[in-house]
Amino acid sequence: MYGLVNKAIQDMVCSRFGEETWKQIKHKAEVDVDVFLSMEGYPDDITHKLVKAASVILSLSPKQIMQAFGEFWVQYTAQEGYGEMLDMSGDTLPEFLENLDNLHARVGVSFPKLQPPSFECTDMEENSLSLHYRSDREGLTPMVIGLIKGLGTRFDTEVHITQTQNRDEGAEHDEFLVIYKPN
Ligand SMILES: O=C(O)CCCCN(CCc1ccccc1OCc1ccc(-c2ccc(Oc3ccccc3)cc2)cc1)Cc1ccc(C(=O)O)cc1
Repeated sequence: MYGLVNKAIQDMVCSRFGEETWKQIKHKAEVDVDVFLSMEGYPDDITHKLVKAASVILSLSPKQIMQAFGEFWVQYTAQEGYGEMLDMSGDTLPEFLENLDNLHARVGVSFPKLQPPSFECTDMEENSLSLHYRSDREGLTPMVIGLIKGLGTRFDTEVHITQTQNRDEGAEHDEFLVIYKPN
């Protein structure tokens, strides 16, 4: 994962719980990276260890941490210089989700170490769609649920997410029924 992801985790923890808590989490995770460089590639394991340690220190489940991080990521990337890129990717939640693979392709042109997941929308109705999430990475499904919630906030749209297929239960990929209602 690019360092931007670990930097975002650090920012979320520091802004909500303070520097001291972040230091405890890094210590517990045995991650002795002083400063995460946004454009540096880091082993995914560092991200997983930070989430696991944050879960212990904050007494929240890893699922809760990852969901909160998914929500945080949308606003974080918008304020960390990717706002225009997000704006170009759609004016509504369904439009953005349909353009997500293009967004990743654009980022990947400049940053070849990117290993983006793939998102596909099917069964698009007035207020609902099925979102298919495919990734080489394991265990980030709760983050995707948080990302969709974060998009609901970004587009001032009420969103309800139900997971309809689960890779951990043998499905080929995760699938979600996303019901949305612009406010
Ligand atoms: O891998 C998985 O199975 C799940 C990962 C979900 C994380 N993605 C979230 C995608 C997303 C979903 C909903 C709404 C917004 C989303 O992201 C928008 C986005 C996507 C990528 C970036 C990005 C930009 C630069 C990056 O790397 C840098 C950073 C600074 C300088 C140089 C390169 C890395 C990611 C920024 C915003 C973004 C992403 C972040 C990092 C990577 C990667 O390092 O491979 C791949 C994808």
